[in-house]
Parts: sequence; C-alpha cells; structure tokens
Amino acid sequence: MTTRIGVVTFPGSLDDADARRAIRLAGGEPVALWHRDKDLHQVDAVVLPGGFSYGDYLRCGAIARFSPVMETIIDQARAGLPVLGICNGFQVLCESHLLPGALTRNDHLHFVCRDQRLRVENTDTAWTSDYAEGQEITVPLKNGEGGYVADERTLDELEATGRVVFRYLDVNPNGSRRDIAGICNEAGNVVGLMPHPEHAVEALTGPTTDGLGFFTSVLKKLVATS
Ligand SMILES: NC(=O)CC[C@H](N)C(=O)O
Repeated sequence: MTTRIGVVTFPGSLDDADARRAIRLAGGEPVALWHRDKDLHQVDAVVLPGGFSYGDYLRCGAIARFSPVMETIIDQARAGLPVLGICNGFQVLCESHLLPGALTRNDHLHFVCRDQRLRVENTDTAWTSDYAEGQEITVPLKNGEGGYVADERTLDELEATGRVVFRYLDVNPNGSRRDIAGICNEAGNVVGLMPHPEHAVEALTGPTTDGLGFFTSVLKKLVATS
C-alpha cells in the first residue's frame, strides 16, 4: 500500500502542484486537500504549500489559519501527524501557533528569489531523517515576508532544544534572527521552513535534487511506524 500525503490548496496557493509532484517522485501518493474541507481523507501526513493564500491579506497566512481544513490539521498535528509547511505554509504554521515566532517583511523590503544554501541542523525530525547532520543543501527561496522573528527567550529555547532545523549559509537573505531558515515543534513532527524543497527534486528543473530528502524522510518514517 502506498503512503498517502495530503497537500492543501488554499485560494492563492501556488506550489501545491509541485508539492504533489515531489511526493510522487519520492514514492508516495499525493492527495489533494481543499481548504474548505475539514476531512483529511485518511492521509498519513500533510504538506502546507507555498503561495499567497487568501491574497496575503492582513498578514501572510493569517486568514488561512482559520480555514476549515486547518481546524483538523491543528488538532491532528498536536496528536503527532507529520506536517511540513513550506514558505507560505510555514507562515500558516506560525499563525496557527503550531510553531513559535512569526515571519515578517524581509529586512530590505524586497521580494527575494534565489537559490539558497542551507545547513541541515537537526536530522531528528519527521521530515529530515534522510539528511546527514550538518549537510549543506541548495534549494530555491522566494518570498516577501521571510524574516523569522521571536523573542530572545524563545530563540534561546529553540537553539538549546535543537529545534532550529535549517540555517541560512553564505547570506542571510531576509534578516531572519540567528540565520534561522526553518524550525520544528517539540515532538519534531511539525516542520516549517521558508526555502522550497519541492522545487529541487529533479535534475531537469533543478537547481539540485537536494529537496527530495524531505519527502523520502517522511515516507520512510511512516512505513516504519505503520
Ligand atoms: N513563496 C511563497 O510561499 C511566498 C509566501 C508569501 N506570500 C510571501 O511573499 O512571503
């Protein structure tokens, strides 16, 4: 039986098709989930994709967080469902309080679009176990509100408990505190990051295939626990 991974489509989602494609390439069965549907259709994990949910009105992710599908995802994520939030999905996870902190306007106030080098700092999460600790990967980054902020106590706690999962290398592209590109919750089942692994899964479209490991990691974990 193949493992089913849901990908939510909100009005304004942009990268849902690429996320479904990445799941298929990794060997999973992608399942399209609709923002108005509370039912997760028995998926084993969920990806919240990048884009401009609800037109980024109010703040990125602030409206999506109240969608019917998120009600169920928030409950199930607290019970251990693996959830990956990519870019706008990371913003939705912070707005949902599944992850601490917030994403703010890039410090230079411009939209940024570049291939970004990252270091994988924690391989003990549902979405990163296929990487080596300290591995350097390159995946695309494209956003206007990618500056990660949290109070000093939260930042210290994230560092002390190994919950900084990815850090920017070479340049800090948006003013994120402590070069943080991605974090996880205490249990490690919920991971959010600003760069886009789902755009780096095929040699043809590149820039690398470094992003595939997110999807193979969760599939291996799900097979092992089923
Ligand atoms: N690529 C994305 O998901 C963009 C997220 C959000 N709309 C931003 O500009 O920050």
